[in-house]
Formats: sequence, C-alpha cells, structure tokens
Amino acid sequence: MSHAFSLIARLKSFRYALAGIGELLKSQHNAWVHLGVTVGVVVAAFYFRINQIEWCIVIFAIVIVWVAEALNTALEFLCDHVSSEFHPLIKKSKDVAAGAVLLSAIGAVVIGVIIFGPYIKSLTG
Ligand SMILES: Nc1ncnc2c1ncn2[C@@H]1O[C@H](COP(=O)(O)OP(=O)(O)OP(=O)(O)O)[C@@H](O)[C@H]1O
Repeated sequence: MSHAFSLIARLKSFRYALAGIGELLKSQHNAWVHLGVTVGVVVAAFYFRINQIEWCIVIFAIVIVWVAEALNTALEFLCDHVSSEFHPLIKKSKDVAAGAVLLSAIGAVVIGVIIFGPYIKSLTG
C-alpha cells in the first residue's frame, strides 16, 4: 500500500539514518580507523592542493569504504540476531561482507598511491 508523501516521514528517515551512522561510530572499532584515515587523507589533500578531479576520486574512495563498512556492520547485527550459535551460513555471510570491506579498502589504498604518490615524490625529489 502506498502512502501520501510526508515531509515529516522523510525527516524521520533522515534521523534514523544519522542514528545508524552514530551506531556505526559507537560500536565499530574499524569505523574509528576509517575516521582517522579519512581525516588524514583530507588533511593531505588540502596540504597538496589536489585538483578538482582528484578530490572527486579521493572522496569516492573514502565513501566506498564507509559504505562497505556500514553494510558489513548492518549485516553483522542481522546475523547476530538470527543466530547467536555457530552456523556455517552465518560464517559465509559475515566473511563475504568482511571481504567487501577489504576489497574497498584495497581499492582506496591503490587510489591513494596513484593520487598522492606523485605529490609525495615531488616533496622528496
Ligand atoms: N554465528 C556465527 N556463526 C559462524 N561464524 C561466525 C558467527 N559469528 C561470527 N563468526 C565468524 O567470526 C568472524 C568475525 O565475526 P564477528 O561478528 O566477531 O565480526 P567482527 O570481528 O566484529 O568483524 P568486524 O571487525 O568486521 O566488525 C566472522 O567473519 C565469521 O567468520
């Protein structure tokens, strides 16, 4: 059944989404690592005055890792609710989600090396 559009309902959804980000930061040590790396990368980007395209790519890489971590965390909560006992499918599910975080992080590191490498080289060269 479809409901009439409601601005209040949209604002509530936004509040729930912000609460989700809060939960991510509160409960996941990995998120603290992402936050530290994000701050470091943004500081470096300002320091090296990277260009507009480079900013877009760097922001995309940062966001992809945060999104992967958020989805991984959501899936972990769901898995823990479904089964607190060991289950081979819960294992597969959590491992695949963790793999997604790893893949995004590897991609972000590669992007970081490609974009910041030449700037760092020009400092030392
Ligand atoms: N109920 C379960 N059944 C089977 N395997 C599980 C179960 N719970 C956890 N595992 C295994 O333990 C691993 C770690 O799960 P856990 O829920 O502790 O994630 P985590 O260490 O908090 O991960 P992250 O660091 O990504 O937050 C999973 O990837 C999975 O291999």
